[in-house]
Amino acid sequence: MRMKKFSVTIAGGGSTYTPGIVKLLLNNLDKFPLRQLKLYDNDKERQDIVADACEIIVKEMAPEVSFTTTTDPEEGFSDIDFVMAHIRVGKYAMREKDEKIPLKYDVIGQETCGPGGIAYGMRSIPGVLEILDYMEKYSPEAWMLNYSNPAAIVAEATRKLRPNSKILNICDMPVGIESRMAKAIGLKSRKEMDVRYYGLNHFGWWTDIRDKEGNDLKPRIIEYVKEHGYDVGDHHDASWQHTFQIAKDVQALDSETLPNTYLKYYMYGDQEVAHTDKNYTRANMVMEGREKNVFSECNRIVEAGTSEGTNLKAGDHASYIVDLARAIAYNTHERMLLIVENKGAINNFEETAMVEIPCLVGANGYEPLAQGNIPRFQKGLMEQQVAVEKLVVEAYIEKSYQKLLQALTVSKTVPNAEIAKQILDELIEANKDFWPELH
Ligand SMILES: NC(=O)c1ccc[n+]([C@@H]2O[C@H](COP(=O)([O-])OP(=O)(O)OC[C@H]3O[C@@H](n4cnc5c(N)ncnc54)[C@H](O)[C@@H]3O)[C@@H](O)[C@H]2O)c1
Ligand SMILES: O=P(O)(O)OC[C@H]1O[C@H](O[C@H]2[C@H](O)[C@@H](O)[C@@H](O)O[C@@H]2CO)[C@H](O)[C@@H](O)[C@@H]1O
Ligand SMILES: [Mn+2]
Repeated sequence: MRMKKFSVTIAGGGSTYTPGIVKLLLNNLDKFPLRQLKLYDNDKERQDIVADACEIIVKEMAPEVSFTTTTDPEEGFSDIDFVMAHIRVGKYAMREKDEKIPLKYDVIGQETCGPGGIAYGMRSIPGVLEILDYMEKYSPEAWMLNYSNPAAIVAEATRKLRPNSKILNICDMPVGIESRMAKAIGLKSRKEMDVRYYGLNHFGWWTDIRDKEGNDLKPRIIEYVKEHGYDVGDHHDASWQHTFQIAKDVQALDSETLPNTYLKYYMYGDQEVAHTDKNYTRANMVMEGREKNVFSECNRIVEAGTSEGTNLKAGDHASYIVDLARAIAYNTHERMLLIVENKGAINNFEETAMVEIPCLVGANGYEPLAQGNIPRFQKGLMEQQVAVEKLVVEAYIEKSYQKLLQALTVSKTVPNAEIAKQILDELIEANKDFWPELH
């Protein structure tokens, strides 16, 4: 029987991740056949650079796949089966402000955590809702696989404002860390492991890791992490190297679990601030690194007229989103971490929290796996953090200054309400072109 060929739109076509995802999709046509691939962005100039290179890549790797690029919503979202969404509202210029404003007050400056993540969330909510509404208007049967950050706040906003939408919110940090865990103990792939994990996005823990015969791998991985963190000797850039190494300090807080790397910002915020150059943050590194490299490589491909010898490659980001699309397309019931409404999966935690837990994924969406009760340590931390996420979404919906001040004040990353207010007032000014006017 001939396999159905799918139509995919990448929303945020000008993303630095787009070429990698396009290459991975074209390298997996046997597993996930495509008839059409579209790029959609609201910035034509930016997207065209990526699209012109991707057009050459598609022509050379799979000329039978129709490739188009557009900034027109009707063209971008019609006749599609999946939207792979990775938009960055405000782009890196705003990420830089998200990171540098809190640092002025000796508070962590981070893309998705703390005040930076709150500011980013207030920008991302309307952007993601906009593309989700386009998808539902022009391709009502399609699924949105959303990577756009901050995934925790975007997920809470889509739960509250689009409860019936076909959107799955995902993150590739656990995937990236699991690849490191596997390498640390000599496995070929993270897919040789079955994991139990729970938390909020960028705020979670592994509780059980087994091989396919059911043997417990967690003790060996913990032993490695106690020594090396998640550093497995690869040459990731320095800031990520530090992140992977410091995981050993985060793991030391709970001998029974293995932490998501993002927990360092909540457990060791002051040390992170001390370790950060307030004038040169991660946003600067990525603008001078990934963004510059991807765009110059796209330009090089266009000038050369061929993608032969390109260094553009897919990351965990890409492989995970293709696995997810396949699970839906072929009803595989693959076990994957998703950010979903708790509804009792974590028995002693808020029902409506958007939790990151293993789910079985198939044609009709996901089925969360029960996690039972979580310990006091994690429960206490997660209660505080989920309050931040919910207060941000309420602040957005109600246009409430007070709720957003409460979100910052509740955050474990902000020392007191006075500093919360000072940071908030600066973020309001910096985001005046993006946030709703608060009162
Ligand atoms: N979920 C995860 O674990 C994960 C992993 C990696 C990256 N990401 C996220 O993926 C996104 C893309 O990352 P990047 O570094 O490539 O960003 P980028 O800035 O390079 O690209 C983002 C693109 O989105 C476009 N965009 C912004 N607002 C838009 C809107 N309203 N409609 C359509 N397009 C819009 C921009 O014009 C830009 O071309 C970010 O949100 C990033 O945080 C998430
Ligand atoms: O600072 P950045 O922009 O390089 O990365 C921020 C993102 O970091 C995580 O994604 C990682 C992923 O976990 C890792 O395996 C590899 O693929 O690199 C990705 C991006 O560098 C995190 O999950 C994302 O939410 C962040 O946006
Ligand atoms: Mn993530």
